Amino acid sequence: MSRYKPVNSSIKTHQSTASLPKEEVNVVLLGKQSVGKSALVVKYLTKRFICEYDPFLEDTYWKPDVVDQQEVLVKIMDTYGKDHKRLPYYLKWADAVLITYSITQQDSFEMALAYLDAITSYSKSLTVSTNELVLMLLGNKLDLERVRVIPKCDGEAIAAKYSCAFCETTAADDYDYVQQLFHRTVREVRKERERVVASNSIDEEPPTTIPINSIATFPSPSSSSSSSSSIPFTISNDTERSVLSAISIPVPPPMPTSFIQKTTKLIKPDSQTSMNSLLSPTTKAGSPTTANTVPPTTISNTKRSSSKTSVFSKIFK
Ligand SMILES: Nc1nc2c(ncn2[C@@H]2O[C@H](COP(=O)(O)OP(=O)(O)OP(=O)(O)O)[C@@H](O)[C@H]2O)c(=O)[nH]1
Repeated sequence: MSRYKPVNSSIKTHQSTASLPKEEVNVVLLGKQSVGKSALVVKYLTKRFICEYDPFLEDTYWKPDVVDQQEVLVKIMDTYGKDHKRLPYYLKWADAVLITYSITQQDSFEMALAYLDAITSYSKSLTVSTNELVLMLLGNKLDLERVRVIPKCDGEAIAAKYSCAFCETTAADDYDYVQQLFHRTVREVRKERERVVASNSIDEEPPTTIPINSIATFPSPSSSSSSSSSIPFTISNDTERSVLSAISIPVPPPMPTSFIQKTTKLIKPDSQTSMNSLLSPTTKAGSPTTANTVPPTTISNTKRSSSKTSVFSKIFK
């Protein structure tokens, strides 16, 4: 039985849907068990810190918010730390993925690296267009600085290596830190959407006659680094494509009507690939501030067009 529940099934606001903001941002939290994914979500939704959650709960919540004077409906999928099989589904649904670890737990950091590797490999394997993802590496439990085992610079270095955003925060302290986290996420998604719109408008321009001797210039895709890591399940570039092409994406559960718009951006059936073999359950992968170490980068999961392809290949070459 699917543990997916439609949005607003758990924590509801008392607004009619008619009054909800039109702009929607879908955020998924991934990470090892007990890193505080649910605590962060509940803090954002209720401003409260709760010590006990059902660890087997996966649910999606929504909260109308205002970011930079603009209304937005933030939908958050709180995942269950052990269910790696659903990763492709999460990636399809999400506008932003917060890969969470605890600054006090080495293996949670390793798991975060595993997720980064897996998402990178997954993105490389796709060949048709889908949504763009904003990726953020997120170190939680910053209030436990005294027992920190993952230095902040390690998180920053990994984020730089994967060209994703980085942030440290805590669910156990001031609400502002968690609010800043989600607001920043919304901003990054907006930036990415603007970039995609700008890029699409270039792609869709009808051919024009270029006067002789004129020079046409086009924006070049931003460059970015990529990486491999020492995560056990990482597969080499040589074997990657053959492995990925041999496996298929599990069919996701039916989506609620509100996701229909989103699904139009999803992967087409011919791009079937699975993360199952990449994220095996046996794979193992620490002053409250948010820290931007590198400009947040998005992942183009697939090739929407030739220009997208080049951006994509620069991110995940
Ligand atoms: N000190 C401290 N404890 C936290 C923080 N965030 C979560 N916790 C605690 O860590 C434990 C696990 O938190 P959860 O939110 O259930 O972790 P999770 O990542 O959702 O775990 P799964 O649902 O099993 O994947 C709980 O006891 C929380 O109270 C934090 O920022 N600081």
